[in-house]
Amino acid sequence: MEDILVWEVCQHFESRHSSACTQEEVNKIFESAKAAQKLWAKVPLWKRAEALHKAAALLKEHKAPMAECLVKEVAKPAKDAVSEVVRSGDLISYTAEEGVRILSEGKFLVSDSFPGNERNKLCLSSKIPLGVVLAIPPFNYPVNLAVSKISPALIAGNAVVLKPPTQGAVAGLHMVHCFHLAGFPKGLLSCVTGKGSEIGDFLTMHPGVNCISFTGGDTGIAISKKASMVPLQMELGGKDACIVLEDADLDLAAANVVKGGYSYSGQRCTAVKVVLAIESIADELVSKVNAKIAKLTVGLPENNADITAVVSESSANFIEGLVEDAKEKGATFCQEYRREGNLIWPLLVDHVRPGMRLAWEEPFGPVLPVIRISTAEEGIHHCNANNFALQGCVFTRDINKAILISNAMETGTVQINSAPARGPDHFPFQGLRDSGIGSQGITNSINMMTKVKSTVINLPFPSYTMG
Ligand SMILES: NC(=O)C1=CN([C@@H]2O[C@H](COP(=O)(O)OP(=O)(O)OC[C@H]3O[C@@H](n4cnc5c(N)ncnc54)[C@H](OP(=O)(O)O)[C@@H]3O)[C@@H](O)[C@H]2O)C=CC1
Ligand SMILES: O=C(O)[C@H](O)COP(=O)(O)O
Repeated sequence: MEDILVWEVCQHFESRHSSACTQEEVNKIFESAKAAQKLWAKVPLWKRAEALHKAAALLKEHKAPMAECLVKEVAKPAKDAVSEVVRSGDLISYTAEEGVRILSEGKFLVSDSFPGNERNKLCLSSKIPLGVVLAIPPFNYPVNLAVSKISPALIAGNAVVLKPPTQGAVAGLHMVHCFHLAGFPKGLLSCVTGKGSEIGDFLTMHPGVNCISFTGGDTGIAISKKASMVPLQMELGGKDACIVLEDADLDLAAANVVKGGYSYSGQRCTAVKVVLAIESIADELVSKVNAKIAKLTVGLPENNADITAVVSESSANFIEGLVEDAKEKGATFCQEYRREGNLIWPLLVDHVRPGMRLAWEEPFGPVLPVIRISTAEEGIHHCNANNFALQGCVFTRDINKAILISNAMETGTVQINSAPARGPDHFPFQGLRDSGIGSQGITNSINMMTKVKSTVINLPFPSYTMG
């Protein structure tokens, strides 16, 4: 099987002169997708689900080569790379089940519930596919954030054109091949490789696109301005705040700050990206967090190090810029700043103040600022003043206070007593303001990748046969 996967990837690249698809190739891909979608929409729902279950099983069965690519392409620690593939298989299976449930139901409406009408109109409404969905995932979850777009699109009867991230493209091609092996026709699910900066506009503005599902950075904002009138699902950056109150379980908070802030070296949109700690407990919290940071291993993804190299030199340079700015403006470094190439050692930066870039910007690396606050309101205000509004979290033993804070935090999700996270994958997942448009999560994605179609039966007489 590993050989078969490698063969598909080689085929993809050997059939063209460069690893990037040309505009002519993209045109052909959209033509094939359109034709394949018309046939796929007629395939019974249970058969679509059956094919998805097969793809899920194949993905899990062959997790090793895909995980190996994730390790090599995006420096994901080996065990997390395997988890990403297994989680993706689970996501596909759940989508198949959920799709059968929600797409097999429509609505039946009678006209005499609206004033002035007799019951002579019967409205049947159901969810139908959009057509061709353009799926663009980011480098940090090249498999999982691809299948979270591909599987809801397919169960709903759409075709998919996937533009994988350049770093992560080989893992993405392996994953797509599992769908082909499961019986999904090639034209129904295709892959366009090439740099987003070169082929991106051509793709997102292509007349063959009927929906765009994008996860990534500010590029998503630019896409939303250029795209034509098609549904958009955008999951963009975050600056997830962790508010720690005086009555919090500080061991629990510290464990979540470290897990939330430094997993995959902070390269998660849902990473804890700023700690807002009440002054009276801040010293104790910082010291507990530092004790845990000291235990993080730094090194190679193959060796399962906790902290691995960030994705690119430009990313490492950007992170360094934030660190230097904080240093110049008087923040306290809890560890010595250390960088070798793209490998940055985990760093907690205390006494960060609003004038520092680190207070507002997203490092997407293993550097975490702590801002000391006097009241919960100050923390909420800081959180709401940021253009990013993905998730946030609050640590307190007082559930009533936690709910009030959740109400006041203007983010897509607030976690009480745990770090932000997208999963479980059937939970709604959404960002407000510059963090996104629409909502993800399996059910929401299936619904988002459909449109409502109604047929109204007009009778010459009122009918009460249906209740
Ligand atoms: N909210 C969320 O769920 C997530 C948000 N993010 C955010 O993404 C950022 C880092 O991820 P990163 O992958 O670098 O994000 P980017 O926005 O740079 O890239 C995301 C995807 O878009 C593609 N792309 C780049 N330019 C264009 C374009 N003009 N048109 C169409 N597609 C394009 C990329 O391809 P290529 O690789 O070829 O450039 C990649 O596949 C961070 O800001 C992070 O917060 C990341 C993960 C999840
Ligand atoms: O892309 C991301 O960073 C994610 O959507 C976050 O997912 P996670 O919370 O499961 O890491």
